[in-house]
Formats: sequence, structure tokens, C-alpha cells
Amino acid sequence: MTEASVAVHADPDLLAQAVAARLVVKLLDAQAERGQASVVLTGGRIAAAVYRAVGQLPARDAVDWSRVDVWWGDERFLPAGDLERNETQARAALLDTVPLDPARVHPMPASDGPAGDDPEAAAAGYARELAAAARPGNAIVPHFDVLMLGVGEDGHVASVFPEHPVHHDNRPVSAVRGSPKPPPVRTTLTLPTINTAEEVWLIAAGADKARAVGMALAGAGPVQLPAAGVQGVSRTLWLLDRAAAANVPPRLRSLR
Ligand SMILES: O=C(O)[C@H](O)[C@@H](O)[C@H](O)[C@H](O)COP(=O)(O)O
Repeated sequence: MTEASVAVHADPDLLAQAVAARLVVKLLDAQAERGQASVVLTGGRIAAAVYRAVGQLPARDAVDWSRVDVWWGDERFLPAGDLERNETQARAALLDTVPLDPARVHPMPASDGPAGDDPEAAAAGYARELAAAARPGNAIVPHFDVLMLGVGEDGHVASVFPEHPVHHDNRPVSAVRGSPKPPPVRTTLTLPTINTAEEVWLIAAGADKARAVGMALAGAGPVQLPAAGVQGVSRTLWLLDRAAAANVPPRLRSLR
């Protein structure tokens, strides 16, 4: 079990800047070690702020973006280009401003894509794409250097919601209907797939996240509070602003 570590920053803007700096360093380190890097993106406001901050960092140009693999942890099941899609937001905030290799960018299927308007088929298709890129000896997913997650007020991560049937889906990618956070239909990596990542970063800002963050770090159950079930292979890092960290046990926080 990797013990979670926590970094707290004064406000959402500084948090986004700090996470952006961490992400650039993480990509650089991965490329120095492996010749390539892989990141799993998520959606939401603080994630978009991080992507924008990466785009504004001069050091971003030190990354060989042509050797970065981009995956998604979840996606809203909407037509391609829909402004509410996590892919659309990530492209606008960062991906379309750096020289990525399009073949290494793997968005989750859109509702008007080859899988058609069937989220189950879309989830199965993404699972096949993950398996096709899987590392030797691992049948289902490639190596993820860092997997980023936002945290919902209810403790959801990606599109894994509390007390939702998705918890009982033992496939790597699941179709989510009845999402309590609109839009109602999504696709998501399941928690076991999320937890294959080398490092998982949970990023949260705002007082409305303090309860979920505090409960997750106090050991709540993953079905009731999915963020509590997140654990990276070598690192689980909570990246918070002061408001979201209000209930973090003092022994866990390193205040910035
Ligand atoms: O599709 C989504 O909305 C995200 O994947 C979701 O998991 C998000 O990261 C959290 O809800 C936090 O969102 P905020 O950072 O906007 O609060």
C-alpha cells in the first residue's frame, strides 16, 4: 500500500501552477528514463486550469511532445467536438498548442463515433485500444506514468460515482448511465484500471471538496467514496488548495 502524500497550496491558481510544474517535470523524468511518457487526463475545472498553466510554462517546450502518449480516465458520452467533452476542453487548454503525435493521443469514443450511440460499445472499444498498447506482461493497459483525477464533492473520481453499479463492473473500461453529474452518460476507467498507474494525482480546490477529501484520507470505503479507493503503484499524491485541505489530518499535510 502506498501511503498517500498531500501537498497544499494557498489558492486554486497557485495549485494549478504547482500541478502544471509537477506534470512537466514528471513528463521530462519519464522521457529521461524510458524515452517516452504517458499521461491520463481527466475533466473538470481544476484539471482545465492545470492544462492551461502547462501551456503557459516556458519549460513545456523542454518536453518532447511527439513522445507523449495521452489517454483519458473518463469522458462524457457526447458527439465529437462537443464543448462539454473532456477531450474538447483538454485540446483547447493545451493539447492543440503542443506538437503531439496525433497517433499517440487516445480520446475515448464520441457518441457519433465508430461505436455509434452505444456507450457499452464505446467502453469496449477503448478497452481494446488500451490492450493494443499494453506493455509486455500486462494484458490490459499500457504503462501510465501519471494519471490525473479531479475529485467531486461526493468523492467521485473520473466517472466512478458513489454507490454506482460501475463498482461491480470488472471490465477495464465501463459505460456509466445515470451519472449524478451531468451529462448522464459517460465512459470511465474503473478503479482497478486507475490503480495500475505508476502515480495517481488527485487534484481538488475549494471548500466544497473538503469533506470528501477528509473522508477519503481518513479511510472511507471506495464504494461510498471512490476517491478513497485510489492508489497508485508507486505514488498517490493529493494536490489541494487550502480550502479543500481543511479536513486533512495534520500528519499528512505539507503546507506550501
Ligand atoms: O467528467 C468530469 O467532470 C470529470 O472527470 C470529473 O471527475 C471531475 O474531475 C470532477 O467532477 C471534479 O471536477 P471540478 O474540478 O470541476 O470540481
